[in-house]
Amino acid sequence: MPSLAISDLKEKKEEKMMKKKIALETPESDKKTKKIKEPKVREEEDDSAVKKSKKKRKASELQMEEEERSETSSELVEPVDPKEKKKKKKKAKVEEEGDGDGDGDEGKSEDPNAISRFRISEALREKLKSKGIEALFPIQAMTFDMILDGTDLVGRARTGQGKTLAFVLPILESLTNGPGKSSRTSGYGRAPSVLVLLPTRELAKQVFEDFEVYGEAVGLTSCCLYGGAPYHTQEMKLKRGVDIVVGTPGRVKDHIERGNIHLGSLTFRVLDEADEMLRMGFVDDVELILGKVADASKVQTVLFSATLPDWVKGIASRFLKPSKKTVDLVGNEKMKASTNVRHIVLPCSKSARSQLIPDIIRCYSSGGRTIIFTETKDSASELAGLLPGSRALHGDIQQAQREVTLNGFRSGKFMTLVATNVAARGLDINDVQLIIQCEPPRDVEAYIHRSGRTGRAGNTGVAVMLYDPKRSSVSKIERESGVKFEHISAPQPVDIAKSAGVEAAKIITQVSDSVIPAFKDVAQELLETSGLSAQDLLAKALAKAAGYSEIKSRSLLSSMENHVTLLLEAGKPIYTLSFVFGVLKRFLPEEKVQSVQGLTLTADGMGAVFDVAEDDVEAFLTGAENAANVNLEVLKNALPPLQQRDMSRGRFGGGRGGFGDRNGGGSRFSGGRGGGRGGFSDRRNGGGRGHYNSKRW
Ligand SMILES: Nc1ncnc2c1ncn2[C@@H]1O[C@H](COP(=O)(O)OP(=O)(O)OP(=O)(O)O)[C@@H](O)[C@H]1O
Repeated sequence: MPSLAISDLKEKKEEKMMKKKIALETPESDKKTKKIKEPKVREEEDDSAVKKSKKKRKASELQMEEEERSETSSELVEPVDPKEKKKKKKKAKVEEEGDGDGDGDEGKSEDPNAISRFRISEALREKLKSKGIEALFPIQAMTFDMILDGTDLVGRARTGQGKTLAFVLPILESLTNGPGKSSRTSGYGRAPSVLVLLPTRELAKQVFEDFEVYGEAVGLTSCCLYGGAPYHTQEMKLKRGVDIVVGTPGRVKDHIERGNIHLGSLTFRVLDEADEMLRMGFVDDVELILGKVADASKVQTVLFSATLPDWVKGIASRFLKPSKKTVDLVGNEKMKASTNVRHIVLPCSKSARSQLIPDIIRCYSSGGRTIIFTETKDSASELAGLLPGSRALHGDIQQAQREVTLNGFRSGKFMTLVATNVAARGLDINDVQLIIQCEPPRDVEAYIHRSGRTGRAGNTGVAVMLYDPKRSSVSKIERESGVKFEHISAPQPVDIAKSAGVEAAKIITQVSDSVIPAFKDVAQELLETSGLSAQDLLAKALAKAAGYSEIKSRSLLSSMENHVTLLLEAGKPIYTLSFVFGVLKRFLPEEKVQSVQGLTLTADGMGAVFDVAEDDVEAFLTGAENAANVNLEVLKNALPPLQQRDMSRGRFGGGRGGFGDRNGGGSRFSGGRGGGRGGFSDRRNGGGRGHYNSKRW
């Protein structure tokens, strides 16, 4: 039973291990530099040493790259006021002994990332503590001083590692106690000091809420500008004056053009999920907005994401200063996706999805929330219609409804959200235990972000990706994300029914004895007339209580109900699917051969698996008995390892003989979808990335 594999015990163990891991991800040397703030000039001088020691560190550790030293970078190094320097040293000493706030933690701040060790003001600390945050996560700890001290920065950490607070905290601190304070305007109608751009409305709202909560603690106001919501309220807020504007590029641009917002006194620009903004076709808007600052050299720009495709580096070099730094907690590490997530793949044909998904949820959601990702808006709506208790979220749904849906999901009114990529990025929803991807996404970034909606902030989660062995492949995603997928077969209805029976038994024992007199006579009559034993009768009653009237079998290969998976061996290596069809034709009529579904070769090249209708199994097995050198068997428990069709290479990964279709033709997939994917970088750099497709979101 798959659910056994994700027992509570394991989860707790993993959680503990993760906490350790997070602590370990901060290298000792960096922990020290975070504890006591070194004078800035020193920090600059030390960069070469940082570079040298970096080589020795594992790839997961800090990669701080001082990129292309230039005059601008040396200008950035502010002269250090000796008095300031003394104050800081003194402060660091006090902090080592305790934070001195009299709350009893003096001498106890052992965590090198404890918030007391950073230049975070009392009001913010209190707010963080009220949210249960006592220490910074590694990405926050590593970037805090850099951002606070005015450095342009590219930050990358895996999903759910706290990138939002990594920029929210130092920006708020800079504006209230740091270098940003002097240039901040105040009073009615003030122009914003901070502009944060994000790709989706939901994400903009979420980041805005963080700015609002923490900004309020230090007396800074924010507003959120996103499409689909009335202009008027947004205009009013802008008119009154705000310190921080968070928004999506389209709506921010509209406000600029309407003269509602002036970016002349901007101190900070933040591009969150920049690659997605550009992929969605916002490049012109983003450029126009970023170009509105009066003097780009006076604005600090930071860019954060869990994925930084090569071409984003081009964006960074255009919008960030040459002296920018990069903090990359993923770097060249093979594993790019969340390490807190169990990554599973499961073969399933499109038609079997709606039957299979409820069982996957039963087995893997641990009673928490589930997000299901589809490739298109239509399939999101369709699937949500088929799954009881679920709602759809995609770009065709009115903004007001999108908000109602997301709020309902967040508050637990319903536990399953069926979404397009509109929900793939950044969304931070409590207790999402399970992600189901209905098919492999087109690019690895989407896989990383979607699966990253679970396993956040040190928690664990499960990501199940369905794939149709005939149409899609998981090997490209596996190769590029560094994930080693766990291959499983569909949870078998009988296993699911067994666990449902245990639940039903518990419920029955809780039923009051007061019901017995009313039902006793009928029970007695049933026992006497049904011809079944008391145990069998009770089993049926339990089944009914658990919602079962019958249990259908399900194939291992495509997860289709009332289908069975067969394994065929021919006593010699099998190179092509057409060979298998040839063998089947030797002992079966044409229409039976044509009814075979999902034919796939085994990884060892010695067999082939396929699905047939339960009613046809007998005909197949009997036919095979009379055929020379053919062994045919029903697979009951698990699939053997299968050859993957590699989309990026346009043929089966096994690579011997390609994919001959059942009509004897050559590979109908050859050339596949592995070629260039037009999009932003096509236009810019001639590269090939996926471009925003209005049907898909
Ligand atoms: N220092 C911290 N201690 C405890 N929880 C934290 C800390 N920092 C952030 N969190 C929580 O961790 C969760 C994930 O944070 P966040 O959404 O910023 O992740 P992310 O790295 O931006 O993820 P993604 O790449 O998916 O956007 C949030 O619920 C946030 O409140």
